[in-house]
Amino acid sequence: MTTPQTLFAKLWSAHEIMQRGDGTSLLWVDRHLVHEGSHHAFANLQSRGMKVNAPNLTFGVVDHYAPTRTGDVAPDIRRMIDTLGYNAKKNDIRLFDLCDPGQGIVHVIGPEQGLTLPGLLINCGDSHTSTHGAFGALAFGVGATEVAHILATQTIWQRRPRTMCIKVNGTLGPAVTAKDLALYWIAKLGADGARGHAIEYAGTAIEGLSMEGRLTLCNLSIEGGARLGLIAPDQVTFEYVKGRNFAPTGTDWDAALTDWQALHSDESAAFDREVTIDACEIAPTVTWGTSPEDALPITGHVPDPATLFGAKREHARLALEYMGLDAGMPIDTVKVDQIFIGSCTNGRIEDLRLAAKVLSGRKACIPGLVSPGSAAVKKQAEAEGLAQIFVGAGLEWADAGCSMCVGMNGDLVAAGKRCASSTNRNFKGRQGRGARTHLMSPAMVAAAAVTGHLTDVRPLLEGRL
Ligand SMILES: CC(C)[C@H](C(=O)O)[C@@H](O)C(=O)O
Ligand code: SF4
Repeated sequence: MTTPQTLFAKLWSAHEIMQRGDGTSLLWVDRHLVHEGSHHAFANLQSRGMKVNAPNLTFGVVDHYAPTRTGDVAPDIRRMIDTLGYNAKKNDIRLFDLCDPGQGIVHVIGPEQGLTLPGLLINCGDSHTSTHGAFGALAFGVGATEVAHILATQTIWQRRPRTMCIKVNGTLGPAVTAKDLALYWIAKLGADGARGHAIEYAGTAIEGLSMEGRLTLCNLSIEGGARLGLIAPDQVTFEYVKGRNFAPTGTDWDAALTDWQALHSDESAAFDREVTIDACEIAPTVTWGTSPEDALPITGHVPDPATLFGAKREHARLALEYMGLDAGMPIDTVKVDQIFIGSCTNGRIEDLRLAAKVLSGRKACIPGLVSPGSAAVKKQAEAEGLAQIFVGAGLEWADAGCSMCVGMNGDLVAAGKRCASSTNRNFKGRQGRGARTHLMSPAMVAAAAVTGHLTDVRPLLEGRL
């Protein structure tokens, strides 16, 4: 009898070309996604007189520096965009440029275009590449040197991560989303709680998630220290993929489907670690500090550093100082200056639908920016009347890109200002020097927009779900 295998093990061995004595393996890369940050790698290649090895498996997209509100950007930002254009052209790479209807954040357009498929190994020089694991793909971020290696060889050397299963039983409560689930487990296990592991998410609560929710969850895997996140593909996955631009068709589709149906962990396959969570324990969650692990239910209180020990105490003290919060205050009394809805974490159509449900017929009492994750999401949101709801509420409706998630395009939060944000990182200065970020679901961001402070969205959504 063969040993039961995890999904991760199946994907790893399907891509392993050889092993080196030091425990690393050479893996075949099925899709290489590149954004503006790839310029060092292209320069490296050019200095060696090399060209991209597999241009048909390499896809470029303008996202981090994409102008999302002004129509144009400063010359140094423009140069980053133009450099990617130059490198893509020179190497015959398909580029989703600013004016392309397929443009958007790399982790939003991969799935949207059908470039992200079950069973593939997907790399990008970006930590949130874990997002694509939602399809049962082996997807992980790589550094600049590795980007150059992949461009040159279409392969990558990797140390095999350990495996971990996060099993989520039950069902999430009303207005409790994949974002809340992710912040919940990261708060529970810590920002390095899954370090060195490949996580597989399983259980009824995961099966109940839409593709959008699964993408949000896998996106945040990295914030819990994991190398990657994975969800076994199922009917929800297959239905999402079918008919997408780059998805297989005809008999190729039938063959792919047969392969994909085998992509799950065998019953009784052993993981190095297993964690079980009960979905009904999870409330809408927000962060109070400067790490995604600094998260608590909206009904909770900001921790008092005096009740913590060692490094945790010092971290909390500094975080509260930076965030301008008092120990012990109820988190829902924290006043917010502005909001941001968007990013590869929560900039998809379903995210916008939920935020619009909260905002419909209401006004935002603070300013805010809504940036759809892709041009296609933008178009769809406008067709569905969601954009009109955002604008009607007094928010700014922007173009697609990373935007205020990281502010590389100039969309920044001013020093000392507090932003309720649907993004994935609340590090010091993440949205701008001195800016204060609170992470939460898009529904919770919308609730903060309506009241001007961190707010439990559940009463606002009553009768609207
Ligand atoms: C700029 C980029 C390389 C970076 C990443 O690796 O994730 C960014 O996308 C982020 O979210 O911080
Ligand atoms: S949206 Fe934010 S987290 Fe996602 S790739 Fe862009 S900068 Fe990184």
